[in-house]
Amino acid sequence: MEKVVLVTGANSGIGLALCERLLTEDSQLLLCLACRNMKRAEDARSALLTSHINAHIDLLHLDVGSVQSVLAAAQELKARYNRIDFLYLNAGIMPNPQVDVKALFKGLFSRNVINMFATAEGLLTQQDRLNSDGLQEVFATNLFGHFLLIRELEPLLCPGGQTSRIVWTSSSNARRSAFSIEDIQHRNGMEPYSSSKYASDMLSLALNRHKNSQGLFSSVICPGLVMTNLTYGILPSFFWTLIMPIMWLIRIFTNTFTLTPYNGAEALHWLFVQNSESLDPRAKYHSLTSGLGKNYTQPQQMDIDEQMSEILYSKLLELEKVVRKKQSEGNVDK
Ligand SMILES: NC(=O)C1=CN([C@@H]2O[C@H](COP(=O)(O)OP(=O)(O)OC[C@H]3O[C@@H](n4cnc5c(N)ncnc54)[C@H](OP(=O)(O)O)[C@@H]3O)[C@@H](O)[C@H]2O)C=CC1
Ligand SMILES: CC(C)=CCC[C@@H](C)[C@H]1CC[C@H]2C3=C(CC[C@]12C)[C@@]1(C)CCC(=O)C[C@@H]1CC3
Repeated sequence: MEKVVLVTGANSGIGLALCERLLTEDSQLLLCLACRNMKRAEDARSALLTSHINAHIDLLHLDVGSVQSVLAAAQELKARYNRIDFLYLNAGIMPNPQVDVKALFKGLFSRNVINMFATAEGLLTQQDRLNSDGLQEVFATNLFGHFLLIRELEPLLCPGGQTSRIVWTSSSNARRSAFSIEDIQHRNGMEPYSSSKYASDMLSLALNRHKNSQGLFSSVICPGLVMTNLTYGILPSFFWTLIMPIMWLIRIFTNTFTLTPYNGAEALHWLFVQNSESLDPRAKYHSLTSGLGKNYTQPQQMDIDEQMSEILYSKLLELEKVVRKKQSEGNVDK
């Protein structure tokens, strides 16, 4: 039986590279590209079809940052498919990033330099805003929209005793100190990206606790530092051109500079070929590239508090009730 695979944010970067790699791995795949921009989705589909002429590639309009769009997309998916084997939750944003140049130069001459380049700890802040649902945009896009999608798709995930898999594209920038359980949307802070990624790590753990018995398994990956639209948005383009040779040089000393979307998608691809029984719910699977350019995947234990992940799960269920109520009231008003 062909596998049904859905990838969010599939039209560029790591998501698109993953699609390419999955089609190379399994030509019988039924691949659904879930994107917010249908023109970009069409372009991605055409690009994939040039190297995989007979591939079965569907498109789906999905803006994960909009409650209404997630609900509509889930309805469409339930009409199209009777199960989903792999749900890759990859779409993500980092709006208005700011690099702390002083911290960068200080870090360059400290013993923390490798960790700084691997995680961007202490280097990056972002400016977030409210979206039209009244939610913080980074939280809504990177976490909550995906949570709502999982909730809506429950009937398609592991129906009839089969197993299904969820894979989150998290980050090495996910940090416990950036997250507050009192402020899960990160309304008061300058690290919404780091907070949302830490929250996705915790949510994955909670999902495993609640859903493994029903055959649903969740994992998180870190793609390393990859040059994509997201990273190009962090610094002016002339700066990237200037430091690119340095980036390739750093890659010799740290395996986390995967740099290309193909390399960054390593752990996403690796998980596709693993059995669900072999997965560790507390591990983050890292895409790594050696100095000689060899790709491999390595699990690392996540710094997660079980109790806090459980509270986050309850808070997300509460918020789901609130947004659903708002949505149905909105529909009645119309
Ligand atoms: N690049 C890196 O170094 C790292 C990236 N990551 C994560 O990898 C994931 C992929 O990012 P990357 O490939 O780097 O960057 P890209 O910007 O190339 O890809 C992000 C994808 O997400 C889509 N997207 C953004 N917002 C929405 C939305 N509201 N609804 C639907 N799709 C949306 C984008 O669509 P559109 O084209 O329309 O904007 C795009 O397809 C992200 O989750 C990111 O946080 C994690 C660690 C490191
Ligand atoms: C001198 C020189 C090479 C400067 C570049 C420094 C920074 C721009 C990068 C150092 C660590 C990078 C990093 C990311 C973005 C670019 C850096 C801050 C990410 C935050 C991108 C998105 C992620 O999810 C994790 C990355 C961690 C490392």
